[in-house]
Amino acid sequence: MHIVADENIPLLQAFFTDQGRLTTLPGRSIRREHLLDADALLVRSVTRVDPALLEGTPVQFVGTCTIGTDHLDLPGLAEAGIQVASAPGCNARGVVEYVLSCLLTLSERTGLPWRERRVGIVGVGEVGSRLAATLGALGVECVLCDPPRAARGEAGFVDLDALLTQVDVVSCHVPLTRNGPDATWHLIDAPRLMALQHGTWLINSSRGPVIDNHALSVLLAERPDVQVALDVWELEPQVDTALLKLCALGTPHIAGYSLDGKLRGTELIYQALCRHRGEQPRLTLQALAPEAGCAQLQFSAETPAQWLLEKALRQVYDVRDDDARFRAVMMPLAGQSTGAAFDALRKEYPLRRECPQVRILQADGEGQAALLAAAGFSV
Ligand SMILES: NC(=O)C1=CN([C@@H]2O[C@H](COP(=O)(O)OP(=O)(O)OC[C@H]3O[C@@H](n4cnc5c(N)ncnc54)[C@H](O)[C@@H]3O)[C@@H](O)[C@H]2O)C=CC1
Ligand SMILES: O=C(O)C(=O)[C@H](O)COP(=O)(O)O
Repeated sequence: MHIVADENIPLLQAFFTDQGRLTTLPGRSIRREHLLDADALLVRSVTRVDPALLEGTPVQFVGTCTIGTDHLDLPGLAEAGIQVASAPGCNARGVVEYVLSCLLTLSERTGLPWRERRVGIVGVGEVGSRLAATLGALGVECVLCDPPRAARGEAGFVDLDALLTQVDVVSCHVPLTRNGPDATWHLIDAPRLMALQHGTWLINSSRGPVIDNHALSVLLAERPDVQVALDVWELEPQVDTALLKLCALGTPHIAGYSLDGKLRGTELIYQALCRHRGEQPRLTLQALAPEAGCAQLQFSAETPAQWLLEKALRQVYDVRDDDARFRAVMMPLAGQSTGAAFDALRKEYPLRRECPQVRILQADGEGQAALLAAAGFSV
């Protein structure tokens, strides 16, 4: 078997060399001529895969080690008889930690306690439901919007326009879709941006075009009260640096970039390829993943639980570091292409582990262990 894969998929060799010959390429450079004798194609989000890419090749299996599938022409690939697999939920925990870090940072900057903000979650699937569960466990009130789930008869959802009038924070977790009654392209458009409450925090870690970026620039020029955190950009890897300047936080599509999330993505696609070949998966991530460390936090039984929680969350992931690195690289490129620099920031992303992988030693003060556990730490 010949497997062509994006070179940015971690543990490629460990998981796939036993399956056959492996060719690795930069994801944006994968072309039809690379696939002329390939049986399987493994990608991440930057490779557009459609029947034209695979035409006249023996590729029968396409796996994306990501949650999102908007870079795949799913109907076209199904019609061409190609088996497609994605990695649902693989990096959802990383995105939750990104949102928590945004909340902490915006709270610090505005002086408004983040646990007292009412959070609107738009899209309540793998990411949105984990975010709602974590925030709920931390005592944060959430309002949920998910019309496809509501249409299936599930209770507990409001429509988007109602949500915008009820919340202090809007966090988007929808897939990017262009057709159908629930299409999410420009879901947050100019009228909805205008409808945001005074002082709203708007966080987008789904896909760039879910928010009309031009309308967002117009809004932010007039409404400095609105605090925006963008991890994803409408014309990615091109970044509108004028918009970045107006954002409270900006990052290069790394919300889900925990090592654990990426490795789970690789494992899920390894398992899917084994199933495609009628084989039993032999390898497990547990055996292959590097050891995670213990957070070394100095504190006593008298340390306030909230202070400890914020310190622990910051130690695991601090969006301020990613924001600073992103601005330092992007702002000097105003008016020029940002594509290569955007991709380089992502390729060279620092090691990041998730809360559940990081054990907090000694948490025995009043309420400390309970609050840390609610956020997802092992104590
Ligand atoms: N920035 C990053 O690093 C990452 C971004 N993502 C993005 O986040 C998206 C969501 O991820 P998951 O929660 O895992 O996906 P999911 O498919 O599990 O959940 C998406 C939810 O959105 C709902 N939905 C669809 N259309 C909607 C609409 N118009 N309004 C409100 N809700 C709607 C669906 O019913 C579903 O419950 C992915 O599709 C991907 O594009 C995912 C992982 C990392
Ligand atoms: O899983 C998803 O969906 C994501 O957005 C990933 O974080 C995208 O990562 P890359 O595939 O662009 O490395």
